[in-house]
Amino acid sequence: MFFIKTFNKISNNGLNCFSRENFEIASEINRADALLLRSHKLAESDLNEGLKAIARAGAGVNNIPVQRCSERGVVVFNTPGANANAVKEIILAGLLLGARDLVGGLQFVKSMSGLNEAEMHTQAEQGKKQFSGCELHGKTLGVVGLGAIGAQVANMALELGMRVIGYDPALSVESAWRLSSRVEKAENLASLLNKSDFVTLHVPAIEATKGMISNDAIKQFQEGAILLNFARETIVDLAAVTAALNTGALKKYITDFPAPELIGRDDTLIFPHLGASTQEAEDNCATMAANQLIDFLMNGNIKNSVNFPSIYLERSTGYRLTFCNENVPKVLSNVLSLLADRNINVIDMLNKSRDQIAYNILDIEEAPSDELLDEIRQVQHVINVRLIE
Ligand SMILES: NC(=O)c1ccc[n+]([C@@H]2O[C@H](COP(=O)([O-])OP(=O)(O)OC[C@H]3O[C@@H](n4cnc5c(N)ncnc54)[C@H](O)[C@@H]3O)[C@@H](O)[C@H]2O)c1
Ligand SMILES: O=C(O)CC[C@@H](O)C(=O)O
Repeated sequence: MFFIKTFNKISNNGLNCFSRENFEIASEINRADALLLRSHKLAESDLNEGLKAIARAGAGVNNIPVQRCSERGVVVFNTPGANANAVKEIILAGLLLGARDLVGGLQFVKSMSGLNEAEMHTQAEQGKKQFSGCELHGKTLGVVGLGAIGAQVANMALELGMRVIGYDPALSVESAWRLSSRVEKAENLASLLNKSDFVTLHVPAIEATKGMISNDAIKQFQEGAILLNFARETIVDLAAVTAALNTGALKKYITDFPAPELIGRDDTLIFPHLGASTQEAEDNCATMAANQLIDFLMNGNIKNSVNFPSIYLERSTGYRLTFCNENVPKVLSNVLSLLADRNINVIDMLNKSRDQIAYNILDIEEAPSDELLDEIRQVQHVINVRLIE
């Protein structure tokens, strides 16, 4: 039986992937084999003894102490692309709300309560000039980060008749395949910023993107540009953005991340982290996260981890040994020698590494004793060992 501890509300579509025969799932579990969460900020103290994996039903993993997990051999999964369509659609809303004062117009009509139809008509026709805007067609959108979400946003904007410029110095081959060839490539952030009427951010919250929209970056924007940030709060220096809004250097800031200094301004539109809050995205993320956890816990296979290599080996015996180790020479050969000393035959095996971590799957012909498992745990540089039967 595996114990899965959940944080946040996880879609039933995902929870129902776990068979009750093999898994117990609850929000209150003391010694979890795996954690399943959305945006809950994990503390190091949440990484209990015996924890094997964490699945983030979503893209961003800045709420998980990934480095600490790697040191302890805990596999961290996310669900790339599973909520990209939801975010693409909220960006469409953000672009439209940026181009036209639809919110102001709605509030204006709300204030008409008590008027009769004729009065409303007169007020509407006289007042509407305050809320006129521009069209997206023909404007330039700069997309910073062209991964699962950025690529969909870029392609959508082309369909709206926008010119699209993208910047992503680490674009993956899969993302490049998804991206329309009509998206223009910026060589650096500044050259994207100084050509764009709208700029939308789709980069992860990592050290390299912290404060990416800084005072210096703001100087590169076109006068009166509109900035959308549905990626993460840390990517934008809020002092720089509010100063730019005050001078009109930026016209509007539209974001998914509330902050005290943004509240009460007419030039900000702030959502409560709603980008991935659609039934479809919640179902997709939870199902993908659950299936990744199940295959890892039941078979040791790894797909869509942010700290471990991808690895898949068809089961060929009833005894599967998996272990992870620091990525240095001789660890695998030392473990194989221990198995050979006990005359245990290896039928199939796979070894993969990523950065500082190596991970191994060995299908063996017979059950190893507890003593042997302990000896393997003692091999220098081995981090953790599992026997999957
Ligand atoms: N508001 C929400 O609800 C919501 C929902 C999903 C994702 N997100 C955020 O959006 C981020 C992106 O999601 P995704 O699914 O597209 O991730 P992704 O990993 O598919 O794409 C991120 C892209 O950013 C690029 N990148 C990294 N550093 C960069 C830099 N310095 N400059 C330019 N590009 C850079 C990467 O090369 C990659 O192509 C997530 O990490 C998360 O923080 C927010
Ligand atoms: O779970 C959510 O609602 C938000 C998820 C989103 O921020 C992500 O990074 O995928």
